[in-house]
Amino acid sequence: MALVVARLLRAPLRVLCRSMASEASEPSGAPGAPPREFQTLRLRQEREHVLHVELNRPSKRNAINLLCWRELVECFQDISRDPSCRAVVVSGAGDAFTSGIDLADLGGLFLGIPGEDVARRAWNLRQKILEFQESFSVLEKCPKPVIAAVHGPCIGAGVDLISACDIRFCSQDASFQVKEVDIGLAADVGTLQRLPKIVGSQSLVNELAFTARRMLAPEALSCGLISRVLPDKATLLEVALGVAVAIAARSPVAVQGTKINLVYSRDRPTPEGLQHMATWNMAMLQTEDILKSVQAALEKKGPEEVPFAKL
Ligand SMILES: CCC/C=C/C=C/C(=O)SCCNC(=O)CCNC(=O)[C@H](O)C(C)(C)COP(=O)(O)OP(=O)(O)OC[C@H]1O[C@@H](n2cnc3c(N)ncnc32)[C@H](O)[C@@H]1OP(=O)(O)O
Repeated sequence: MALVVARLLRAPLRVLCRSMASEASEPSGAPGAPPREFQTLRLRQEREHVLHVELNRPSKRNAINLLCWRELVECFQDISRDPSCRAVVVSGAGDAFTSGIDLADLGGLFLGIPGEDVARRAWNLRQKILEFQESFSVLEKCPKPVIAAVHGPCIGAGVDLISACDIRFCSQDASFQVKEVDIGLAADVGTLQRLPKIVGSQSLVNELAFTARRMLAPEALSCGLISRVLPDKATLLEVALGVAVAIAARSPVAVQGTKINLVYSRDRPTPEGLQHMATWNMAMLQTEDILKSVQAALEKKGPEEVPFAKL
């Protein structure tokens, strides 16, 4: 069988070998190249093709202030467009992942809405809420897989944020709180929409959202919010970056197509997802990444030995 595949692939592979040789010498997101700077986020390229985005207001337990809501959008739009980035880890600086929305901003948020009358103020407030939603939806829209590495408290908007990530790991000391009811709000930036699909128990989601009960790491693991619990923050980041490296080593056409279709199919009936998949792959199955990957497999090489072109 291997011989047949090898024969079938021989002709295009000759062409491929030439293009692989030329790509191998291309510059590729070298570790150490300075990523863009933000005030509330710290970006580091700690591994090849992997960006580490750190919520960076440790003295305020990484409370998400107005600037941070905006910077998250800019940051992940940049990442979506950056062909040298193939996977992202999101974590929090200091003692907490995040304490949620910056409470100091709350008053201004809802009181200062312009408009001549209630309808116009409501209209403008709706626009604002949509903008807040985008700060986390942008992580889901980003075709590069995003891994949340949660340590310490992850409160309110923090749960909205991690619900929009593709993979969630935490350390033993992590806790999770859908805290919005405690400040008089129905959570409106993604938790109520995404968490039930992640956790699978509507009863548990309802309980957490109605009571703001603090859920600890073991329960978060057992209910499926988290897929791995690590002993401490250092190990958590090491493991999260390791998984990001494993993702980044694989064909970006395959990985990003997988994310886009997983997200698409999650919210739609299976036949619709399958239609989308067929339309997607009628172009993407023509990628040279398949030939490169098959050749590597036949040569018993891992994907990390294949120089995939940037995407
Ligand atoms: C349309 C938008 C919709 C979005 C809605 C989102 C809603 C939410 O996010 S609801 C959740 C709101 N967050 C909270 O209620 C958490 C409040 N904070 C805490 O419970 C504790 O601070 C925490 C358990 C996170 C950490 O406790 P610790 O003892 O370690 O630290 P503290 O001494 O309490 O805090 C240190 C300094 O950080 C400031 N701070 C903490 N959280 C916030 C916050 N969310 N917003 C603003 N500032 C925060 C705290 O005031 C301290 O500051 P300072 O006194 O200047 O040292």
